Amino acid sequence: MSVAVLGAGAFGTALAITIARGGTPVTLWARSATHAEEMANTRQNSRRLPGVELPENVTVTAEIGAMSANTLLLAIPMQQIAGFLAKNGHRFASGAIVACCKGVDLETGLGPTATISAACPGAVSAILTGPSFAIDIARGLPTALTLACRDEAAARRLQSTLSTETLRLYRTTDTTGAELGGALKNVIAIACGVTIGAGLGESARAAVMTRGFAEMQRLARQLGAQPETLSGLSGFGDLALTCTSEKSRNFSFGLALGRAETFDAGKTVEGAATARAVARLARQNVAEMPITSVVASVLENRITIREAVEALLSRPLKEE
Ligand SMILES: NC(=O)c1ccc[n+]([C@@H]2O[C@H](COP(=O)([O-])OP(=O)(O)OC[C@H]3O[C@@H](n4cnc5c(N)ncnc54)[C@H](O)[C@@H]3O)[C@@H](O)[C@H]2O)c1
Ligand SMILES: O=P(O)(O)OC[C@H](O)CO
Repeated sequence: MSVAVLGAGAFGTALAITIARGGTPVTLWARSATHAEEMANTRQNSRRLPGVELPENVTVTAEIGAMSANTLLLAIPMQQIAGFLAKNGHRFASGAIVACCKGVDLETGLGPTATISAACPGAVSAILTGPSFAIDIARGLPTALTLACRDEAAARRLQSTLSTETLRLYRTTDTTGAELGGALKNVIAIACGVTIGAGLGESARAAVMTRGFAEMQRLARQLGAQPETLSGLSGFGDLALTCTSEKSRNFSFGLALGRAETFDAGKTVEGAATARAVARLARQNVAEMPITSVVASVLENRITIREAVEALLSRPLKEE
């Protein structure tokens, strides 16, 4: 079994480290030759995971042509996947490609596995998602994630290849549910960050999380997901983690927005593009998504945070 990770950001590096610690050799690809050389020399990714050593059986490269493995983990941000695969997808025509990202493509409205399948129709596409901070995985702290793949046999194989002593994978064939849970929770986490940042209180945050979960389930059901997937690690589990921790970039981004502070534009905040992609679906009457819609409107500077709160509080009273 060979594993390769495309993308030497925080998550890709953490996955490479934990899988390699389990004894499987891993090739880790970085798009920058300087970054790859730096990691190979210092045996750590000081840009994203400082202080965590790369095991000996992790080989770092910037040569995309050197990336051949029967299991490829694609750990680059959602909005970059279609472009990356349009350029490089021909190299990965067969085998399994596991998306390690969370979001909805702003241009196509597709999720990670459909984006992979569109570019690499001969490959098996899967997604690895759920509650985990890269640093926790890299430190070997216990973590549980969802591995979703429509092909049951491939799901079992990937589950066993990618599970480690500290990273426990649960499998499902419901890719729609798994990827919608991961994508939508980021938007709700931004809303929760705004809530705390703007001083609206922890009770309000609990309301946003709960009603946010209701709209996540509503859209997922409408798009054919299984309800139990949304209640699992990739949905409720990741929502709970991301909405309550300042280690989350989506939550911290919302926090900064609520406090009218600036936020480091170099950080990956998947929920910002996802909010806009999903708000479009909501406008097409796919499902009622009030929190996601106001997050998108705030991010597009169409309404203020005060107006967003007023819009949510003035909605007609209804049954829970
Ligand atoms: N960091 C975490 O704790 C964590 C946990 C679970 C899931 N994720 C998910 O993993 C995905 C990646 O996040 P991350 O934390 O690793 O982000 P990151 O910002 O740390 O790394 C992103 C990596 O992608 C590379 N990249 C960006 N654009 C690229 C392109 N066009 N072509 C090739 N490479 C490109 C960057 O060079 C960088 O190495 C996100 O979807 C995120 O939601 C992250
Ligand atoms: O830092 P965030 O907000 O991208 O969250 C990281 C993971 O998605 C949490 O599961």
